[in-house]
Amino acid sequence: MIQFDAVHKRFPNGTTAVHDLTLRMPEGGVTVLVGSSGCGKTTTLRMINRMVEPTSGTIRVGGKDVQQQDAAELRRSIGYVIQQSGLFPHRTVLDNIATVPLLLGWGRRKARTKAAELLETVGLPAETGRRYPHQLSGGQQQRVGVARALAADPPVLLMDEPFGAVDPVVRTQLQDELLRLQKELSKTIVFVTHDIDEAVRLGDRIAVFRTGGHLVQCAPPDELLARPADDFVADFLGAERGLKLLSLRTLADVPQGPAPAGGTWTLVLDEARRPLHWAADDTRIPVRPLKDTDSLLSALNESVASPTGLVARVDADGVLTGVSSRDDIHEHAGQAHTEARVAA
Ligand SMILES: Nc1ncnc2c1ncn2[C@@H]1O[C@H](COP(=O)(O)OP(=O)(O)OP(=O)(O)O)[C@@H](O)[C@H]1O
Repeated sequence: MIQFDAVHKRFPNGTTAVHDLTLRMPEGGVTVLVGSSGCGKTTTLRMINRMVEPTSGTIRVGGKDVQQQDAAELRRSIGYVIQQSGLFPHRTVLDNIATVPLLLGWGRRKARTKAAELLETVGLPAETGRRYPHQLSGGQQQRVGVARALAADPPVLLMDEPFGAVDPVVRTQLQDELLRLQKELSKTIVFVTHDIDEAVRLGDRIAVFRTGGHLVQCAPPDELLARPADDFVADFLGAERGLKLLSLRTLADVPQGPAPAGGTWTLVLDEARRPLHWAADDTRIPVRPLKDTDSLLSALNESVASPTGLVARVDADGVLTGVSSRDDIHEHAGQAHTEARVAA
């Protein structure tokens, strides 16, 4: 666990970047710090590994006061990923990843073996290890940045807008990768972002800051979306707050029935009973079948785009299991909000 107690940071020029921050970041979970530009997210993050020193207050990592530890040693025991990957341009990818293990005295061979393993872990082909950072795409560089941060297997990972500079498609892929990795590794992650959708997707807890370094609310995404503490948080979450909560719920519990027969529209299947499209006379409308693990938001989206209001449901092999109605999906969407409000 990372624990901030009454932490204050005032820079020599008089700017208060963090104001009286008391916050718990649970072990093995992802805590996302969000808020508009200049609200103190990066300063908060950098106080954890002592790249910035607090003016007052205490920060403990795993129960130990960071001020009582050697700063360089502390930094080597905490993974750190930044937006522009921060890779050394004149070192190969493999040597970049091996940086901290080498500093820790692992020896070249062991450090490089670990680096090669990590390349695979972050989804990069082995040959990229011999390249230099400028020979990789932005998304690949970020993957290397994550591999480098993981190299010494630190229990804590600090990530400062790590996916901020890549396009939306690559960004989603990197988020998926991080979620996959986190399932295996259960690191204590502190993740800074401007993007509330990224926060909702990745965070076990989301801490919302406002200018002046004030923490306004820290809660699991469900609770934040269902019960924002005040208008500032509600505004920050945006007009689509209601829909965002649905992105956290799956379709699994929505009832399904048989596909309709004999109406204007027919759900056309292939020979393996996989849905192809809706058809009426000469018109064909694409169908995007959903699995139980897909979100209620995808279901709502599909149900309004479907000419029948019905959503085709499939199993893991893409074979039709039934259809769900727009009304049932809508009802579950409303229930999701009611439950989140009650649970909060
Ligand atoms: N070294 C410094 N000296 C003086 N002021 C600083 C310093 N570093 C940050 N600040 C100020 O402290 C405040 C918080 O900055 P910080 O970088 O923590 O914000 P942030 O929320 O991470 O912003 P962004 O999202 O734009 O990166 C800002 O007003 C910033 O200008």
